[in-house]
Amino acid sequence: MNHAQVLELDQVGFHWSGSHRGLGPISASIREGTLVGLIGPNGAGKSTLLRLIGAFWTKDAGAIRILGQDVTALSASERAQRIAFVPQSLETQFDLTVREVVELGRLSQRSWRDRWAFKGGLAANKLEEILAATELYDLKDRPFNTLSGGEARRVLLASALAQEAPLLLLDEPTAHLDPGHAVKFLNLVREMIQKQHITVLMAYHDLATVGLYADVLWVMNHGQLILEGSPDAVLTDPRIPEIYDANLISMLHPRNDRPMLIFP
Ligand SMILES: Nc1ncnc2c1ncn2[C@@H]1O[C@H](COP(=O)(O)OP(=O)(O)OP(=O)(O)O)[C@@H](O)[C@H]1O
Repeated sequence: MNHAQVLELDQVGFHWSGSHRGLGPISASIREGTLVGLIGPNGAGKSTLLRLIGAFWTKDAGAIRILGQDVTALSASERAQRIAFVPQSLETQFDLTVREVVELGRLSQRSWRDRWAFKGGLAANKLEEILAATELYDLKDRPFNTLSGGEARRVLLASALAQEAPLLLLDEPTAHLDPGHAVKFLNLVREMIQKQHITVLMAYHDLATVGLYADVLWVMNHGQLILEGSPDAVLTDPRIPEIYDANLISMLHPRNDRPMLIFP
C-alpha cells in the first residue's frame, strides 16, 4: 500500500440496472495534496464517478480505495471522516439555519448519539473562520431554505470544508456562483491543499479556468477515463476539441502562463 496515494481506482466498473450503459473499467490514482480537475462533455460520467467514489452508489466491479481502505468496507461515519462531497445540487426540506448546515458537515463524522445531541461539532473559532472565508458570516442565522442559489451553494461548500476530510469531492462547485465568489472559493480550496494537505477531485466545466487551479486533469468521455495529465498537456491535446465537438482555442493566461481553452 502506498500512503501517498489518497485515492486509488482499480478497474472500477458500473452499470445502471436494466441498462447496458455504464462506466469503466477505470484505473487511476491521486496523490496527497493534488487538485485533479475532472472534465468531459455532458453525460460523460463525471458525476457518476464522484458518486461511486463517495460510495453513494455501489460499483459493480473493481476496487475504490481511500488511504488504502476499500470505501465499501467503511461505515458511514468512517467514510465521512475520509471523504467530503459537494453534489451538483441538494434540496433540503429541513428547517435549519446556515450555521447549522455548516456544523452538520462536521457532525457527519460523529456517532448518531452525538449527532442528535449536536455534540462534537466544530470548535467555535473554526466555524467562524469557515463562515468568514466563505463570506457567510452575515447569513449565519438565516434559514437555509431562504437563500439564493449561489448563497446555498456556498453553504454546502462551507459544510464540506467543515468536515475537514482528507479527500474533497466537488461536483461543479462554482456553478451558480458569481465570478468573484467563484475565484474566492477556488483560492480557498488551494489554500486548504497547501495548509491541510487535503486532496481534491473536482468535476468542472469551465475550460478557461480549470487549468489555472488544477495540478492534473482527468478527461472522461462515454463513461471512460480517456486522458490524464498536466493541464498543459491535456488542454493542448487534439482530442479535446473533438470530444467537445467545439472549435476551442488553446492559449496561456497573460499573467501566469497557465493553460486555458477558450471559445472562438
Ligand atoms: N439511472 C440511470 N439510468 C441510465 N442512465 C443514466 C442514469 N443516470 C444517469 N444516466 C446517464 O449516465 C450518463 C452519465 O451521467 P453523469 O451525470 O455521470 O454525467 P456528467 O459527466 O456528470 O454530465 P454533466 O456534465 O451533464 O453533469 C448520462 O448519459 C446520463 O444520462
